[in-house]
Amino acid sequence: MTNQGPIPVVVNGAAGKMGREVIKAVSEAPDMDLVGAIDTSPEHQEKDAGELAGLSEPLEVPITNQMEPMLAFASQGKQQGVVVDFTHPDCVYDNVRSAIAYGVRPVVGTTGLSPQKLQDLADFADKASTGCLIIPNFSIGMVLLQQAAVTASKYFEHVEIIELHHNQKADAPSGTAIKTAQMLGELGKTYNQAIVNETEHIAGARGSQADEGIRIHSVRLPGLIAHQEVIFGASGQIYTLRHDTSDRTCYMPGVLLAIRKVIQLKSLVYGLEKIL
Ligand SMILES: NC(=O)C1=CN([C@@H]2O[C@H](COP(=O)(O)OP(=O)(O)OC[C@H]3O[C@@H](n4cnc5c(N)ncnc54)[C@H](OP(=O)(O)O)[C@@H]3O)[C@@H](O)[C@H]2O)C=CC1
Ligand SMILES: O=C(O)C1=N[C@H](C(=O)O)C[C@H](O)C1
Repeated sequence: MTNQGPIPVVVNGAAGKMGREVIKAVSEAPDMDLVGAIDTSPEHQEKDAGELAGLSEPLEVPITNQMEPMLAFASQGKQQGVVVDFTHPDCVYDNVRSAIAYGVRPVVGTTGLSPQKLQDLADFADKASTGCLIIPNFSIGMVLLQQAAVTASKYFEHVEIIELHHNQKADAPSGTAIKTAQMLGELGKTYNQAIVNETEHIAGARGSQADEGIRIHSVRLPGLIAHQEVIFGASGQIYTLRHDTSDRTCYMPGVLLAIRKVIQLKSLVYGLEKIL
């Protein structure tokens, strides 16, 4: 590929917990240029994205709630523009549609897209021949946990997932837990065949049940960031896989990789493991 200069990057959800980390990471990447910072939060309008992210120098990129002009700007350079989305489950579908319509490549960390909406976006990206990455979890540790879980699923018939997050999280279960259950389901197995008639005396006590028969339990508490356990059980043994995040910087190598990869794609790809 010829060198067409730095990749123009717009961050949507720029004032949020993840958006601020992405601003820092992109501004330090030599092959990327932060060209826009979108956020609807009224108290942050016009603030400098760099200062908001805790950088010592301003980046001269003001926070704006005007998405369409930003997408138009990011689509005009010689190099393809990328928009990184860490916003909210309620707006992510429309955000991705708009980006693709402008020819700007979405890298999406926002969770909460239903399987139907994911499929719609895949069809839309296909028709436009536009790369789009939807990544429920950007940390390498989670990819390794999921791979270990898929290996274990060949040998175990019983498994449940516990995901634990900070209590500002809008969606449950987490996008990561849903993806993990889907990956375990790809062997075509039905897990957790009941051996007794169970009664829930308090609704939800046994968690939610994903299609694959896997129970997902969601914990929300201040003090947590993002954690997941996949617990396999068989006669006389328990096999537990656990991933803990202690800082949101753990997602940044994955985000930067996704920005570099998405401009080479012509369709939608779901999951970090597919681009490693
Ligand atoms: N894939 C991954 O690896 C990870 C994914 N996530 C996901 O990313 C998403 C964001 O997480 P997080 O940063 O913690 O959330 P935050 O609430 O901290 O940040 C979201 C930001 O987006 C803003 N926002 C809301 N709606 C819009 C909109 N329509 N357009 C532009 N900005 C908007 C919010 O403003 P306001 O506060 O005013 O609503 C807020 O500033 C969640 O879905 C979360 O699950 C999180 C971590 C890792
Ligand atoms: O909201 C979060 O914080 C996170 N959300 C993602 C999810 O729903 O899986 C990824 C990670 O767990 C952090």
